[in-house]
Amino acid sequence: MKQPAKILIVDDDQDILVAGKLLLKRHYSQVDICNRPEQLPTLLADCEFDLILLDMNFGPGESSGEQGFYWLSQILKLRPDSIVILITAHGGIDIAVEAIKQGATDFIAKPWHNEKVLATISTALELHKSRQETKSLRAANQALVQASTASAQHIIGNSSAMQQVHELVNRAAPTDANVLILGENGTGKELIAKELHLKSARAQQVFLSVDLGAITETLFESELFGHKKGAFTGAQQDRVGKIKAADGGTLFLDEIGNLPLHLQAKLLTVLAQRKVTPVGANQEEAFDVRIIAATNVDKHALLDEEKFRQDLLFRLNTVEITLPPLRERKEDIAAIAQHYVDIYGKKYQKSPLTLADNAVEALTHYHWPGNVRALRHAVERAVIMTDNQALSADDFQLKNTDVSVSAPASSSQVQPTITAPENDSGELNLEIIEKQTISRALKQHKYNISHAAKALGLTRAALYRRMEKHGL
Ligand SMILES: Nc1ncnc2c1ncn2[C@@H]1O[C@H](COP(=O)(O)OP(=O)(O)OP(=O)(O)O)[C@@H](O)[C@H]1O
Repeated sequence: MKQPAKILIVDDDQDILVAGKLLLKRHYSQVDICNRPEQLPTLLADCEFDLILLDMNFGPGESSGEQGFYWLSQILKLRPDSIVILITAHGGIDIAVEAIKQGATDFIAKPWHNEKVLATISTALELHKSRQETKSLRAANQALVQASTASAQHIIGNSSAMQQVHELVNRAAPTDANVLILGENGTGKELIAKELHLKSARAQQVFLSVDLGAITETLFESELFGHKKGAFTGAQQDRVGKIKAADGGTLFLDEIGNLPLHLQAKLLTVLAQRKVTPVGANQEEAFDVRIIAATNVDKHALLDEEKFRQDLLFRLNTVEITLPPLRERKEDIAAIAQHYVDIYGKKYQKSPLTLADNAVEALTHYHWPGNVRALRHAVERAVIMTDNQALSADDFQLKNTDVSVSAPASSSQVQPTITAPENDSGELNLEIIEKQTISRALKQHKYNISHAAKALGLTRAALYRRMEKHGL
């Protein structure tokens, strides 16, 4: 079967043109010929050739290659991505080497051997294809970077704790130092990681995140380091790992504290050497990536060398930022709640909504085990359900309760009533049972999402989706 490729042969020797066309027509879909290089600008304007075979000398007795250099430069000026293979006279190797320095891809010496010509063209076309792919990937990447910069979320809260966080972010962001962000689930670790990226010199490059809590051990290497086609069963094509995909930008390693020790060792080696070898490859690839890591595991556990490699910790925590739980920055709650009231009010097309004093009080006194994420969901639910202009405490369906979570409970703490009952009520409705089970898992694991998700046999993303669905 013929390969879809447009090839142009430029030579003043009619025999070469005819022989070349005859040979290449059998293998490629379009082969055009031209015996006068002056026609090149018109031809290039009309057609985007995948490959051009260009003679170095035009006219009898010519051997300096001067015209070849001239037309090579014209082609590259008009179409900078062109793949040009030069046709040189036997013995014109020095000229060909010089032409490659000036942008030609390869050369073929006359008289040519058909197999050699076909092999050279096939390799050059592969190169062309991968250049085109790189170009469109780069364009897609740029569009992604612009879209994510435009949709950057605001970090709300001016408590003294958050002011210290901002101070650290502003100092660390431009330095390219690795940063470790600590904090309970939902405190805004990913938000801070993105802020560090956006305030760094890498802001115009990609920000990628990988959830190490959700990744299976077998997928770890393939996800981070990439793999080659055929490296293992199911590897049907080459895959670029996240580390290489983030080249030039920032890689956010979420839930680093959940990584088993032997995978920590693999990650450390790659980060220390700044080189990665995709599974099934035999060559290392260098990368330039800023690493920001985060975990909800507390500092004491990270300092336990039986659970976490201290040399990896040392590499990750050049700068350490700790995000306080929301209950320790209660003064931020009203502002964050109002921020999401505005956002969801617009989203659900409500007339401008406010928070009544009793709502602010109830929200402020709640201990928020799910932190800002839970507050955000509570606001969204209230906005959807309310008919009021000013959201009241009732709209949040809050009631006083004692809650057994990591935070010390007090009598003024409140919890949304829709939280599932602790006991199995003999309920047979699947939706309700799902909600009860999730609720119980969350409490059992003290709102550690990774652990609760693992216990439920779900990914973290799937658990978050269900928590949102049930308003948990
Ligand atoms: N200060 C803040 N202002 C506004 N929104 C915030 C703030 N902090 C967190 N959020 C919101 O709360 C949600 C959770 O934030 P994020 O995912 O950054 O938390 P996290 O600590 O990385 O969570 P996890 O540990 O579960 O991965 C997001 O929707 C985020 O936009």
